[in-house]
Amino acid sequence: MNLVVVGAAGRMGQALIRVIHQTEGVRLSGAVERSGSPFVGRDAGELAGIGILNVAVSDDPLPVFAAADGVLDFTTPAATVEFAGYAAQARIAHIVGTTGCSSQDDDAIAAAARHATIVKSGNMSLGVNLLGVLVRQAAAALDEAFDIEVVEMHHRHKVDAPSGTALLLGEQAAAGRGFELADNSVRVRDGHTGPRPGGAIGFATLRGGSVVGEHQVILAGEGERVVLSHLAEDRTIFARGAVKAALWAHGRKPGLYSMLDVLGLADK
Ligand SMILES: NC(=O)C1=CN([C@@H]2O[C@H](COP(=O)(O)OP(=O)(O)OC[C@H]3O[C@@H](n4cnc5c(N)ncnc54)[C@H](OP(=O)(O)O)[C@@H]3O)[C@@H](O)[C@H]2O)C=CC1
Ligand SMILES: O=C(O)C1=N[C@H](C(=O)O)C[C@H](O)C1
Repeated sequence: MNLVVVGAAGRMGQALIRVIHQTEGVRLSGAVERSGSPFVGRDAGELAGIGILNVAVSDDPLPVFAAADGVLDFTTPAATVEFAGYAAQARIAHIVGTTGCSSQDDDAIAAAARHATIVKSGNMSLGVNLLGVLVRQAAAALDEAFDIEVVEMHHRHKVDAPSGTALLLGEQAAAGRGFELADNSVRVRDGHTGPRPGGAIGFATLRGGSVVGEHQVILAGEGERVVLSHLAEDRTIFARGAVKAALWAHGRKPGLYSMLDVLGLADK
């Protein structure tokens, strides 16, 4: 399967190039960065620290997509919406790891999924997706006497909050409790907040240093707490999940899928 990495010079872009190079059944056929990037024209393998692959970074996505079977996209919401249109035009699989998308961005991605097979997830790792299933089960098993809080920490460069993973875990907790996350969540607290609203799912965000990604879901009751957590030690876990998603999506009918579909965890 021929894969394109967009945002090829980024933290995830480089991890993806390395994992594609090590994985049977896939090859890097193209690499894309934005116009004006100092990495345009450079060799993608060299950027990723694995030596020359003879794939030059391009700033012209359309011809690169036309020669590929799938695109791996960990960029920005605006870039992802643009790439979703191109992937749909080229009828290739689009694997989206980008977080921080607005509801309008998500609508545009869903529209593109009428023509392209899109897998989108706030976290592509096996561990976090399994954690999501466990969170849903715990939230369903413990009633509203247990308050649910999601705590996350990431490196100092991260630009969106709460993280895509925190929102994914919050959505699983809300599903376990039988409501929509948007209807009952507290994303920020500051000043005189008053007591905690009953049943809400709360979020807390920490940023600093080089932390790859850490998440805790705390179910806090009277006199006891259940704490479910995931620690990402290396970006390879996300890249491996994205390549797995591309292989799964190849030849599948157009639609918007999640990593739970890829991993067979959707009905667990
Ligand atoms: N779902 C998951 O499992 C994971 C998701 N992520 C998410 O992936 C995204 C990227 O993270 P990370 O790699 O750390 O970020 P980086 O900033 O390191 O990488 C993003 C790359 O995309 C490039 N880019 C931006 N706009 C365009 C464009 N229009 N065309 C081509 N390239 C573009 C950037 O270039 P420039 O710097 O020049 O703007 C940069 O090289 C974030 O949203 C993050 O939250 C991260 C890890 C795992
Ligand atoms: O920006 C990151 O680095 C990460 N982003 C994703 C998120 O927003 O949850 C996934 C992972 O935690 C790393």
